[in-house]
Amino acid sequence: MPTFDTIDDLPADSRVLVRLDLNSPIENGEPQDNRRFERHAETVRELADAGHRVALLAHQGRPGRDDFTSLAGHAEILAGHVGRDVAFVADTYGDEALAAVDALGAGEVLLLENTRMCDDELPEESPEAKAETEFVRALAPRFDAYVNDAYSAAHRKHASLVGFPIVLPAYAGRVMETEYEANTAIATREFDGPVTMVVGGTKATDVIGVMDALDDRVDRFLLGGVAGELFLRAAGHPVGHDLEGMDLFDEQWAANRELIESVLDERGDAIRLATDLAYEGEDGARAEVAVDAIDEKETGYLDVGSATVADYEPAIRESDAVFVKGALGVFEDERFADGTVGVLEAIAETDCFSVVGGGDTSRAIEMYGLDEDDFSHVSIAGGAYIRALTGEPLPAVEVLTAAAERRR
Ligand SMILES: Nc1ncnc2c1ncn2[C@@H]1O[C@H](COP(=O)(O)OP(=O)(O)OP(=O)(O)O)[C@@H](O)[C@H]1O
Ligand SMILES: O=C(O)[C@H](O)COP(=O)(O)O
Repeated sequence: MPTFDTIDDLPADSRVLVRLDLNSPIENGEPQDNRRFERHAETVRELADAGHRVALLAHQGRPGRDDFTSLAGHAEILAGHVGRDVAFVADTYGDEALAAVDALGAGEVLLLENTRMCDDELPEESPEAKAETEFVRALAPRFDAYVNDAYSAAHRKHASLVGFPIVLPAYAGRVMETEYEANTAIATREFDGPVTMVVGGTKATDVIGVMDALDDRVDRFLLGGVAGELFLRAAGHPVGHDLEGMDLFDEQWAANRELIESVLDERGDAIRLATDLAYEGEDGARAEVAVDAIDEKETGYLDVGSATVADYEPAIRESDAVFVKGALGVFEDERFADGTVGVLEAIAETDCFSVVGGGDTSRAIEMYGLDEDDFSHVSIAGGAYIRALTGEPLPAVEVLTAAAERRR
């Protein structure tokens, strides 16, 4: 269990600086509403309802990228979920920001500007070095406490994530608490029956690392997506054809070939590969082919086939725990959603402990009308989920733990 303190331990009437992760898809310059707003709103509402003065920090995109924008639109979306006004100031720690922070009344909420617009934020440095930045030195004295709710950014050593717990009493928000507990369950919980991991998506390098690291905790891996095709390739099938303009297979194959071959060699009995694959037929409709019948690498496959889904479903039904990382196909296109949705439906119908991770994959849940309550946990984290699964430490969690230990 985490050893950090939570907002249950926060002294009454605090001035709190709260780090959220509202990093979202941006369309036509506007942030798109998503699970992150809904989840963080619970922490913000709880703090405001308790009468604390609440200033929020968050980031969006990275300098130089199209999704690097102001947080003005984020404040509006968040306010809708919190059910209270969320004021916004286009400044992070300058005079305007400090004046707005000082003017906060009990139960009021203010969002400060994108942390990544400040030079002090991004360079990855030690928490002690970050605590010395002007960013932290300017804001910290205005607050009684710091709350980190940004589990999904906890793998970054940025000022707003690791600097404040060095100089302020620090607590975990509700999202931090629940994400931490569910995502580390694979390493920390004992399950009575088989533990299954569904592995797919496009980031094959990441998930193959997870498979390697979780070797002894997982009884069987069900593969699909790009990673699945790379394993099929290692098993001698000519699949993993990059469609024009895509570079998903050959590069990741070159980077991971040895690891894939050794994982397949050592854990082949635990790894289930697709027996059929789906592709776009000549008439534009979904078509399927048995993997054994593929003799040339010339078709881009976009989903696992129906025989594979029929093979994976019972494996899920008899599991005690199922962890999902990555989609089994291009589910955004209804023709290629069967693999991802079939597996999610099987998980939803059983009462196993289940965690669905990855921003893209979890989107399939609402797209196809599944009920989030049928899963134990739907994670809003990408990179941090991967690191939690591989047992890698998360710097922003470590500083919360250290801050709690200092107080004991
Ligand atoms: N065979 C395939 N070819 C191309 N894309 C695929 C294939 N199978 C799955 N995908 C894509 O994988 C994406 C999900 O993969 P990704 O690795 O990004 O996973 P995620 O864990 O959900 O996301 P993130 O880590 O970004 O939060 C989906 O958007 C889907 O379209
Ligand atoms: O959206 C995310 O996964 C986190 O906010 C981390 O964002 P980053 O990968 O740009 O640091």
